[in-house]
Amino acid sequence: MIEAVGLTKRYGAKTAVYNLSFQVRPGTVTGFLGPNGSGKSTTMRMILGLDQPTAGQVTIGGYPYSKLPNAPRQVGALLDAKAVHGGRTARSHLLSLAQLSGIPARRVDEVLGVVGLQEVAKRRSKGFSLGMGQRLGIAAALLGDPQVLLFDEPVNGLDPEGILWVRNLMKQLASEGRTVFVSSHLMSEMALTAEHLIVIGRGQLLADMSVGDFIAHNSAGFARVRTPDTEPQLREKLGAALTEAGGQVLPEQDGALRVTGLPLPRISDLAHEADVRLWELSPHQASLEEAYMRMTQGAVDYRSTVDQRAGLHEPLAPGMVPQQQMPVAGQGQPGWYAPPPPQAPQQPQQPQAPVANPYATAPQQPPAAPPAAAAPTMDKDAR
Ligand SMILES: Nc1ncnc2c1ncn2[C@@H]1O[C@H](COP(=O)(O)OP(=O)(O)OP(=O)(O)O)[C@@H](O)[C@H]1O
Repeated sequence: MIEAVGLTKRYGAKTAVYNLSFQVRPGTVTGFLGPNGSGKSTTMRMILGLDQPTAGQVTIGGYPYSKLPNAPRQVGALLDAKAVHGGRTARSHLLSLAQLSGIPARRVDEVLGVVGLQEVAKRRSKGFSLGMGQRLGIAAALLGDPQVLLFDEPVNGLDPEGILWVRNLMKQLASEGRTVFVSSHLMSEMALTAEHLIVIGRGQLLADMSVGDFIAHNSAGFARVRTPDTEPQLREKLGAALTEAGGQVLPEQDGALRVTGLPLPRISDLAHEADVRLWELSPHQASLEEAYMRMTQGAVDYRSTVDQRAGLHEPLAPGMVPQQQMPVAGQGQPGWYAPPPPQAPQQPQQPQAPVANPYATAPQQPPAAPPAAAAPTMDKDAR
């Protein structure tokens, strides 16, 4: 299990992660979501000991990464698939990682087979496509047959077949009882892959719940009702009856009505009473993407001057409460989305003083040695 308690990271005046507490449990795929710059990579780097927290702690099985016995055999990670020596072949890259961690050479051939790169094992990785590079990064993560796996955007650059393969691989790894923590921007993909979600915005926790709960908490169910296209007056008549009965009615682009606030049987009865025939009456739930957009709309740092979401995003349905403005790091989190406090770690590490002012400049701590099985990465600023 991965456990973060009060995790905070500042880069000079910039607070990248603030007071983040969550647990990632074994046996399920946990998705890690957040807009660009929300602190996902920073959090993953702290989990792997590549960055030191300014405050708080994060442990794997009760230990910080740097104190984890035989870490490369316990934890595997894909952080940046491009961080590979391009002059080396796929096999020699993996072989060098294996040798550093005392992993037998035969495991290299095994993982090359698992990720489907056996045919190109002797080719230099600088000629690899984006998808091949991702597969090589995933092979490196699997090398030590670890119980804990972290993947930062693993489907980046993969074609549909590759995406399906990654999805099945993640699920397979979780079904073997491993802890699988995976970040992605592809909501539709996350909905199919993850069972549990941790969502952050501007470095703070927004949600820690199952995918189903996340959608239910951040979207309202609605009914779609369609009357015969040939008789527009029936649509008007039904709309009036539903509104009078307390429903909220919005027209949809295809001529249907989106109704909230009334259960389906009641809508059916009202239509019957109004003598209106129905061509459609169906229940709907917002997608993960819709729920995510709704939750994070106040936490987006980077947005086009021509905000594309204005076109993509439907207006807030009547009766729905608008998302509160995202808090600023260090100025408290509204209680409605606060997760239950995490349990005390099995082996508490040296507690660090809480950060009084997250915007105060703190001295940069020296980075810890990178994990051998994880693809080596550089600070984003250095890329
Ligand atoms: N080494 C660094 N020095 C200074 N600021 C940094 C450094 N690394 C990250 N940051 C800043 O911290 C914030 C969080 O960055 P991070 O890369 O963790 O976000 P992210 O959620 O992974 O973003 P993306 O989805 O775009 O990859 C950003 O504002 C980023 O500019």
